[in-house]
Amino acid sequence: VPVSGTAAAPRAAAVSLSPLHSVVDLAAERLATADLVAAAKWGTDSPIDDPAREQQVLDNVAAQAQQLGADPDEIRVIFRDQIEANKVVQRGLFQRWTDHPGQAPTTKPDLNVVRQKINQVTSALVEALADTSADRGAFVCRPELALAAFQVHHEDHLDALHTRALIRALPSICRN
Ligand SMILES: O=C(O)C(=O)C[C@]1(C(=O)O)C=C[C@@H](O)C=C1
Repeated sequence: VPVSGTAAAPRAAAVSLSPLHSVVDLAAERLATADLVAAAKWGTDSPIDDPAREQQVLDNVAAQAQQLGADPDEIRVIFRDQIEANKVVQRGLFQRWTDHPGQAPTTKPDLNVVRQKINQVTSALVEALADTSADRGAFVCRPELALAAFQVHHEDHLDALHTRALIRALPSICRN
C-alpha cells in the first residue's frame, strides 16, 4: 500500500559541507599563491625565506584578529603554519624545476603583485577563522577539519605537493 505524503520531500542534493570548509578552502587558495611566489623568485636573488615579510604578515593578521574580536596569538600561530606550508610548496617547486628545467616557469610574476593577492586571501582567511571560533573549539573539530580537507582535496584536484602542504597548514586550526 503506497504511503501518501512521503514522495514530496526531496532528498538532500549533496553531502553537506564541513563547517570548516571555508577555512580549509582559503588555506588551499593561499597555498595556490605559492606557485606564483615561487615563479616570481625562481632565478632571482630573492630567497624563499623572507623573515621580514613573515613578520609583516603575522603582525597584520594579529591586528586584524584583534579588530574582529578573535585571539591575536591564536591567529598568529595558525599563520605560522600557513607560511610554513607556503614554503613547502615553494621548496617542492624549486626542487622540481631544478630536476626538470623544462618544467620551470617561463614568465616571472611581479612579487609585489603576488603579495597583494596573498594579502587578500590572508584577510579572508582571518575572517573565516574568526567566524568559526566555536567550531574550532568543538570536540568534533578534528574530524570536521579532516572532512573539509578531504572535500577541498577533491574539489581543487590538489596534486601530491599541494596536498602535503595543505596538511602542513592545518594542525593549529583546532583548539584541542
Ligand atoms: O611573500 C613571500 O615572499 C612568500 O614567500 C610568502 C610567505 C607567506 O606565506 O606569506 C612565505 C614565505 C616567506 O618567508 C614570506 C612570506
